[in-house]
Amino acid sequence: MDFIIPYSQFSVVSIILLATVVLILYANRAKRDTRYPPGPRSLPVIGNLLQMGTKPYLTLQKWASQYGSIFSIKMGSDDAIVISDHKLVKELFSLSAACGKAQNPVFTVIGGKYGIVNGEGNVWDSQRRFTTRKLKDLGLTNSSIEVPLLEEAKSLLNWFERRIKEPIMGCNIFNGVVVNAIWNIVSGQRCEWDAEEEPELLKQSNAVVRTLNKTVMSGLVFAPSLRHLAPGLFGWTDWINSYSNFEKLMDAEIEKHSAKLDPNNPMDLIDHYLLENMSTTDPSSSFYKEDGERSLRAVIVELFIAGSETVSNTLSYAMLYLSHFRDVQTRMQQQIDDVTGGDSRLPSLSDRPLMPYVEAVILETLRYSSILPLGSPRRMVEDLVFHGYLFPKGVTVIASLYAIHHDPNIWGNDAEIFRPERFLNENKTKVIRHEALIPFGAGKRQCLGEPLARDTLFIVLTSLFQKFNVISELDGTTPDFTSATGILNGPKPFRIIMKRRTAKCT
Ligand code: HEM
Repeated sequence: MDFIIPYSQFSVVSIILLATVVLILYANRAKRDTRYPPGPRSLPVIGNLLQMGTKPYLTLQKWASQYGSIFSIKMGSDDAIVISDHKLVKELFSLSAACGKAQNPVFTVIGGKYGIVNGEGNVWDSQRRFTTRKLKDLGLTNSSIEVPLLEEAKSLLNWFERRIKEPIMGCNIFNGVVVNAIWNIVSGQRCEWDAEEEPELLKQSNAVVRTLNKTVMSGLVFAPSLRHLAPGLFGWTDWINSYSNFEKLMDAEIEKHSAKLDPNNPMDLIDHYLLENMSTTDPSSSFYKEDGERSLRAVIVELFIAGSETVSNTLSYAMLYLSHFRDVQTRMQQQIDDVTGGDSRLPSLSDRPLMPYVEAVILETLRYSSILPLGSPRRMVEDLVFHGYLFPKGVTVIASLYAIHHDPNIWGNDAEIFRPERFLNENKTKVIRHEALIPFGAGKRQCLGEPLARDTLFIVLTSLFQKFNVISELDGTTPDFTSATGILNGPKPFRIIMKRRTAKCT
């Protein structure tokens, strides 16, 4: 007799078989090394997804008080370890063993194995070194970035001038300025972000970040296998499409640069990169031939993804906080006036050491908003026993930056209050750098765009508050400071009214 299972029974059998495999895998988890960090119970396939809620960073903050500074979770069927102590994050992230990147399929779309954000080993090392060096040469860490930043600040002031006294949205107003700061370094150009029709560069880069955020809101990041089940529903399809469109835009720019490249006079990051690729003869190098082309494209796209909405959202948060905390705004304006002599000239980067209160406002904004609440997840590239816990090779490691930045044991009982003075010495003349403030991550993979981010925040905020008072449309009521969460925290929609300052500190 033939052994044939009827179709209806076949599906029952396959479900039972699948369930058995899942249960065996799940049971094996319980047999894990006793040094593996403790954590909440999870479900097969989806892990801790259902417990994460709409704000995973708050859930992880709560679990830290339950399980300690080092605990484990399940992201789908993958293991992850969460660290909620700044000293431990700094120590671990400076080790080569923790220098890998989490291979979450949602994130590895970015640059694949070619760029910096997801690159590992030699590729990551060589691409990061080259890009950091070139960004520095192109003015990231010296004052030549100031010229394009001031140009952007001026166009922003004109934009506000045209909208004086009318309520405007406080979110997304800085995207053009920030994208241009990066575009200038990458391609030596700027786009007309305030033109009637939104430039393609802005449209596409916004779409990339928006669709990436959607994959977090849908839970895809915490259970990536859902992309096979319903790619459209969980935002996977939109994310892949917008990423590929942005890549095409960058390819077109690279082609234009290749056509007019002057080897004796490289003007921008793309030019420098093309020259490096052309001069590379070592086939094992990430700059060699096709690998070089892929790396160039990956790095450029990454700079936009990593650098645009991070800075733009931080600026939006600053507007939200300062439009509400008017005393902070006035104190900041007083200092800007004192240093620049009212509005006789625009502020410059060299004013920064003379404006400790402004600097403290920026630091407090970075702490309070914690726009990357879970940093950028790492991956262990080898087994490590760290403070008594086993961090197995391959496990994802998450730095719970939000929990660190809001920990009352570190910041005191007013951790949930916006108070820039916490970053000033007693007579408020000097900025105190707090070792637990790590919005740019830590160790070997610490953010390479930090100098550009800090310069942009300083120039935009000082130029703006020198000229305008910013008032919350709902003056007198407490706005909603909680975040509309994605990969990046960003403020919920809010409206502000700009008023021209007519006299000092009014
Ligand atoms: C307020 C603004 C920003 C914040 C809060 C921020 C934060 C971060 C964080 C937390 C990381 C992960 C670091 C780690 O693994 O320890 C990171 C990585 C990175 N950031 Fe930023 N970032 C900002 C702006 C920028 C800008 C403006 C750029 C470039 C134009 C940039 C480019 C990068 C790159 C390429 C990486 C990957 C570094 C690597 O893996 O080696 N970021 N950033």
